[in-house]
Amino acid sequence: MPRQCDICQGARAIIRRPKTGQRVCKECFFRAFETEVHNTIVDNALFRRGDRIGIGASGGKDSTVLAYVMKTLNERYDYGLELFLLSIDEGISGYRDDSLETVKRNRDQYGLPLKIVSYEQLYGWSMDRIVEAVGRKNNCTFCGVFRRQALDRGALMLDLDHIVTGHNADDVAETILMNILRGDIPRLGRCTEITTAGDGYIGRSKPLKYAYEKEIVMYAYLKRLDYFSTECTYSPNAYRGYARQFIKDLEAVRPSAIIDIIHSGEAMKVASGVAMPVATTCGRCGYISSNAICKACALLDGLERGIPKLGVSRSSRDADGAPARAGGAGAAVEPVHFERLRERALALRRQRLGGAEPEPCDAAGAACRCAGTECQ
Ligand SMILES: Nc1ncnc2c1ncn2[C@@H]1O[C@H](COP(=O)(O)OP(=O)(O)OP(=O)(O)O)[C@@H](O)[C@H]1O
Repeated sequence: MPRQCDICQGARAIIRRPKTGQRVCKECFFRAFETEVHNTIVDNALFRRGDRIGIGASGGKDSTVLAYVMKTLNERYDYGLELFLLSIDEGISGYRDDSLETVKRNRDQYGLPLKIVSYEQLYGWSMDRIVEAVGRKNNCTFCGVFRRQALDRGALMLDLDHIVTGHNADDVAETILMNILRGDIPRLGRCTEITTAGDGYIGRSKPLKYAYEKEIVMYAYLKRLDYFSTECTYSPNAYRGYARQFIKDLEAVRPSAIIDIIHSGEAMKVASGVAMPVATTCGRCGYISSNAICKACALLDGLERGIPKLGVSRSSRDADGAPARAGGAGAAVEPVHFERLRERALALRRQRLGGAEPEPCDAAGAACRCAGTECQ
């Protein structure tokens, strides 16, 4: 006899939820999944009415589901948000060009404005050319560093208040494990946060932080969402691959392992006395950095001097061990005036405080939670 849905007790259960083990019908699954994301948003006060929110849209399952659910919840609960799709074109032919076509279709399907910003336009280098120069081994370092900054630059162009990304529970659990395995305490402290000030001054959050990847795939499939499912042509990130497989193996024996790792990560406190990076401003492009020169400029410096490994191994020093020069050769990145973002963040905080000056924040550097508006 067909089993009834554990939630509504009426319709036939068609799936077993990977996260809870409940057997549910399609409609109850949709509602439960969406309500959990809504609760994450509300419990963590991720947005304010009137905020302009950029959805980091890669065309993959996570960001497609995020865009769809954000639009659905914004309408259902009247959040009053202005939503935008923000895509970074890394310049990976046969991969990103195809996934961007998916994002363009999502733009039309969901009726959301789309902004595409390319590495070529921002840095003068596409990933295809970077891979020609550096080979396949370290290319993910370039891509990750450039993307983080590119999202902030896109946010500046769209005058956004906040960026959301499709990082899911599996991604967060993986990152916690990787930071433990690497002994990277500052990152371990930050990676469990649902909202960070980003590497620039714009807030970033992960509304799908507690959503299991398997459920995201189920949701996308059952809703027949249009998404792109090919792996990046250049993705040999072996270390993350091992962590991912380990999490999948754990999940197979104990489905709650993913959420348990996240809760453990959230409960850990960085001991006082651990040296944390102190935020300053890149002497070349103005981006927030913990060195005299930000990682993106250091990587570009290496690329343009024909010694790409330079930027990978040392963020602010050149081959002789001397600091990279702020106005150095081939400074292709234009100053981006990130102070505009900082001023905007400060104005928003003043507005929230009814015009009062914000109190100084005593958690400078990586632990800063005020977007650099109080601690600098
Ligand atoms: N090229 C891009 N443009 C805009 N946002 C991006 C881009 N690449 C990644 N992101 C954002 O970062 C999140 C995590 O990216 P990651 O590369 O880990 O992809 P993923 O886990 O496969 O996610 P997705 O399924 O959305 O591609 C994405 O969900 C998306 O919000």
